[in-house]
Amino acid sequence: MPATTPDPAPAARSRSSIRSLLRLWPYVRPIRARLGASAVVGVVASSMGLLIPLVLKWLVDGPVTDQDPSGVWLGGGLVLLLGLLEAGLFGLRRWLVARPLAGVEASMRSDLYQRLQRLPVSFHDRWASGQLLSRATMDLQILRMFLAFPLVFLFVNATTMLIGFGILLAQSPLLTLVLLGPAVPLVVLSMRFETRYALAARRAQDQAGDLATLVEESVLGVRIIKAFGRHRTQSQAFHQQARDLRGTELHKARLLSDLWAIIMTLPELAIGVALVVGVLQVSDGKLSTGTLVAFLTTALALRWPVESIGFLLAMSNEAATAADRYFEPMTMQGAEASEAADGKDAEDLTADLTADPAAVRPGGDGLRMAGVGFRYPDAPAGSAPVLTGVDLHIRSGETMALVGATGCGKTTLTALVPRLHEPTSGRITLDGADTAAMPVARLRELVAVAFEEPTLFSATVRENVAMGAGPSGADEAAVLRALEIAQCGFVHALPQGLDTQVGEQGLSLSGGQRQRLALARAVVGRPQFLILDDPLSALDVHTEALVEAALRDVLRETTALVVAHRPSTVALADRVALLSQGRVSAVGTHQELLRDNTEYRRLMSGLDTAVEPLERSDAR
Ligand SMILES: Nc1ncnc2c1ncn2[C@@H]1O[C@H](COP(=O)(O)OP(=O)(O)OP(=O)(O)O)[C@@H](O)[C@H]1O
Repeated sequence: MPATTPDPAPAARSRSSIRSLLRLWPYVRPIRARLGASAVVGVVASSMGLLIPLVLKWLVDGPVTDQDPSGVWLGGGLVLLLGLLEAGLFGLRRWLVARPLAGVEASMRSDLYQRLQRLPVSFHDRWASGQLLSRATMDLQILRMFLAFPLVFLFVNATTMLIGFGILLAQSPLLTLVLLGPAVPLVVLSMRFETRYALAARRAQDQAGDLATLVEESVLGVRIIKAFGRHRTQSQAFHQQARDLRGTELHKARLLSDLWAIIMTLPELAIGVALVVGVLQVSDGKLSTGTLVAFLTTALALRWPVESIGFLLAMSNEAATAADRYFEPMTMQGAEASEAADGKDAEDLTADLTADPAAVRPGGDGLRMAGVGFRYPDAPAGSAPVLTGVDLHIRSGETMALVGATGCGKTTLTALVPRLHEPTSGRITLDGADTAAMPVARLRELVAVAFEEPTLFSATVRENVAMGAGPSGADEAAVLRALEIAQCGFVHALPQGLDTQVGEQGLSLSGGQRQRLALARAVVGRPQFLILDDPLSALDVHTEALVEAALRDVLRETTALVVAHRPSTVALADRVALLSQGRVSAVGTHQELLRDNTEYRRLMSGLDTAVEPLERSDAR
């Protein structure tokens, strides 16, 4: 299970909000015309609102003072028309951006999904799945909201304020100065708020990701939790994390409410002072009543653009954090991203096959490892590498069993062949072609894998098995043959046979049944190279013997590396390699090693007696 949350602090502080948001440009570019149009429409709409005070001024100083009813009706009609225009234009603005923004969100989500598929296993080992889930859902929603509102409204409101203050200045420079009084403290305050809110926003989004991970683990591991009576501890952990998140959200709310209170109070005070000064000026005859009415109505109309700055800044900050979080997995640098860099879509495969200079030569050299070393990127500093200089040659068509003490690196070694992990040193070649030089899609077509812990997807039995045949797919005959080899006769008795849904959302299968389906998936494409990581561990003796008998035919056609824990699996192999202290310490037939190698003899006898009784448990 993926474990850790990446440390947010460096990313949060190393980038300004604007720089973070500018990273969205490639996605915004295609809809820039629409966004621009919506901003222009927004400015026109809010300008309509600013025209209303001017009509009021004309109304008060003209028809009202002159007691002209038709003029009053005309003025009222004009105000109504301007109001309707303003509302209609704001509606048009929404319409202009709603669909394109949904498209931006969809394409960002799709890019993230593609990226996650291509990032190597070492990345997924280190990243908690809830963190990735929250980036693909919550963060993308925040970004869409930002593009829909703050991005446009920061511009619209700033422009409205400029126009509005221009109008105010034209009415009365003195009163405008009074109104502008709080501007400087407001700007200073907003800047301080930005820094503190950015940190809180990042913390909240990371905590939400951790919470998602905990919920996911609790759901997936519900059996273990129940079996060990851990529900109380688990729910305590949940409540603790939920409390932390709540605390951070409250902290955010407090920051926002402080800012909001000041943003609301200072302009209100300024308007109050302007009112007093204005009334004094009117009584002195220095200002007309209509001008004062217009001034105050314009100032009130500008309240919303000014007040909204608080939450628009808050939303922009959250969006900057969401952008950082989104681009973290998207721009992973270094070895971690190597698979993504040379990985190709399944659709590109045909092109790869013809273009690839390192194509495998049939009847060639088999699988060769030379000086292969590997160290997990997250291994503790100073610890020994898992593998150091593995030399192994599996001849073409040969089956090699890989045996070694538990934790010696067998699974790790098998994962290097399809490049689920990249070797840190040495070379692996398939029929003479270096796997490091091969496009990943090509490599994965040549090499099929079945792991000890079989994963089935929420799909039908047929789809789960056919998945192993790569992009070319598998016909019905191939699927049936694979099911037969893996002794999956039980699928025909399922409610809808091969069309029965299995996996997380489907019918529950026993461990042994799932393992056999995973084996069928590995052999369905008749791969040139087959990697089996203890694929029969969950089978009962009888079924294991049947699978082995059928598997022998498959193994004759392919070059195979089979991780084996017990003699019955070793018996499938032509030769056995013993992995010990990070390297292959002996290679030979089962008999030869039994005779000549003490460690092998000990392993085989130990496993035979200690492990076998536990493993004979095909549940259903
Ligand atoms: N993602 C990882 N990050 C760091 N270390 C790891 C990781 N996965 C495995 N290891 C370590 O690498 C070593 C080899 O593990 P590996 O699973 O390859 O052993 P194994 O021989 O297959 O064991 P077993 O026979 O029990 O299946 C172990 O010490 C393990 O703790």
